[in-house]
Amino acid sequence: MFVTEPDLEARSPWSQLHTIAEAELAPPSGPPQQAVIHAPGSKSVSNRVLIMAAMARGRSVIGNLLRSDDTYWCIDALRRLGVPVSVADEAVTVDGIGGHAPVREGSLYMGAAGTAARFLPGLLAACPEGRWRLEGSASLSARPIGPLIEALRAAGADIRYEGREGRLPIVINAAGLRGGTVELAGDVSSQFISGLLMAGAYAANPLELVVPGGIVQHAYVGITVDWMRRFGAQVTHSDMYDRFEVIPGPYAGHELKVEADASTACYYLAFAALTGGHVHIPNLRADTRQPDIAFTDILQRMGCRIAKGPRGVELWGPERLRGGFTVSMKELSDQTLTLAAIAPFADAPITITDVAHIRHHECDRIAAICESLGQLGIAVEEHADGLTVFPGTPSGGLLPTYDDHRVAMSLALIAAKVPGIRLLDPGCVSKTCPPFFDHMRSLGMRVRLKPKEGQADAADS
Ligand SMILES: O=C(O)C1=C[C@@H](OP(=O)(O)O)[C@@H](O)[C@H](O)C1
Ligand SMILES: C=C(OP(=O)(O)O)C(=O)O
Repeated sequence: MFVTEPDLEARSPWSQLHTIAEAELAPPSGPPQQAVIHAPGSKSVSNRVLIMAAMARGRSVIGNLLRSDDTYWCIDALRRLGVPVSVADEAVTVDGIGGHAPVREGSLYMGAAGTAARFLPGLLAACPEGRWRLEGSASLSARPIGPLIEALRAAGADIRYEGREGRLPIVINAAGLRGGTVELAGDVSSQFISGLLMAGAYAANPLELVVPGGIVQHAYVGITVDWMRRFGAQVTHSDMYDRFEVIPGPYAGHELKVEADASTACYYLAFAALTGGHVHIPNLRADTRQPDIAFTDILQRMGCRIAKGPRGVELWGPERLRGGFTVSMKELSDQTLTLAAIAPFADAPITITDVAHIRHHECDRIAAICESLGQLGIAVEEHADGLTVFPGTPSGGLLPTYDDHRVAMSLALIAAKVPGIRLLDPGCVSKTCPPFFDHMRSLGMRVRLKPKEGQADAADS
């Protein structure tokens, strides 16, 4: 078994479970009936708008920003660059620096946030002067960044690796970005494409980006383009997302509201799907660009009834989930683990394909979910690009969470049906959803958070 030691330095002051060693979970006494949950703000939108607002001219006022480790470290890095960011209950205010970072030297810590680590290098390289070191958590430092750095170098950036080639930490010597025609593959991470595009607005010349061979989770690039346009950028792309052009021009600060996080909402929907209950997420936009909204189509295929519209998204779970299909999760791969965790409860095997890239996420997610399900006695076949999960009744067990919020949140779902599920280091959920276990409680799950040795006991329910 491979186990990842959690890198606790990446847990921010917005994390809620610093003192917790283990979560002991037990099924609800009955399925949730008309449970209403408001999903937190989208991580993807939050970090994009924070970064564009920071680089913009003028003030941005951001409502419903996600409060989690990923956004905390993004704000922390922006403040270290000299960007005034003030966080109040109702909104976050960012006074944009117009592409010139006031603090010209320093070390910026990204926590475990792939978004911040892939979006900031290009924009920093585009500043007229400055020298910054970018570092991240243990898991982020193991994730690839090489293709992005190569492409930025081709656009004129001076970026060096401090240690291992293709990985953080990096040192950025800013002297402006030239622009021009650049090729960048999107098969490892869509975030590379997003990072290059965002920086294009601050290049000296138009940036033409050619992407051979397709982009994994290409909808996230669509989200980037949408928000660049809302910040006033001129960006165009081909229908196939294989050619992009950005005309230089600064972002303009404005007032905006972050939509609900579709990826987080999927755990609540999956809970209702598993238990045959009913969950309503009023603030989840059915027409969101976030690709994980398509998880509702998979749940529908598994026998759930879904209502989508101006009232948000509602789901009614069936008596028994249906399996017996193969599904490509390339476009919504953050939900691979959610589907794998509910798959044992379906009436036939489920095969997930096209997600080799998630071996480079917070952990090797394919290996982690196969190990975890195997530990609970579920038959699984691991493939290079996915897995097959066979129907079965999971046992209870003490499971590692691999310092990966999605491993923890997905495995927690199994406890909606099975007693005796215990998760080590449940605090890793704070990367994107610090109140996750409160949400599970509100759906009826019984949650006991066991403190680390020497810490006071936490509340049970
Ligand atoms: O741009 C974004 O906001 C994201 C892109 C995706 O990453 P990859 O394209 O690296 O798979 C996704 O998994 C991540 O949660 C958020
Ligand atoms: C892959 C993920 O995160 P990141 O933004 O760090 O890439 C994720 O949230 O599942």
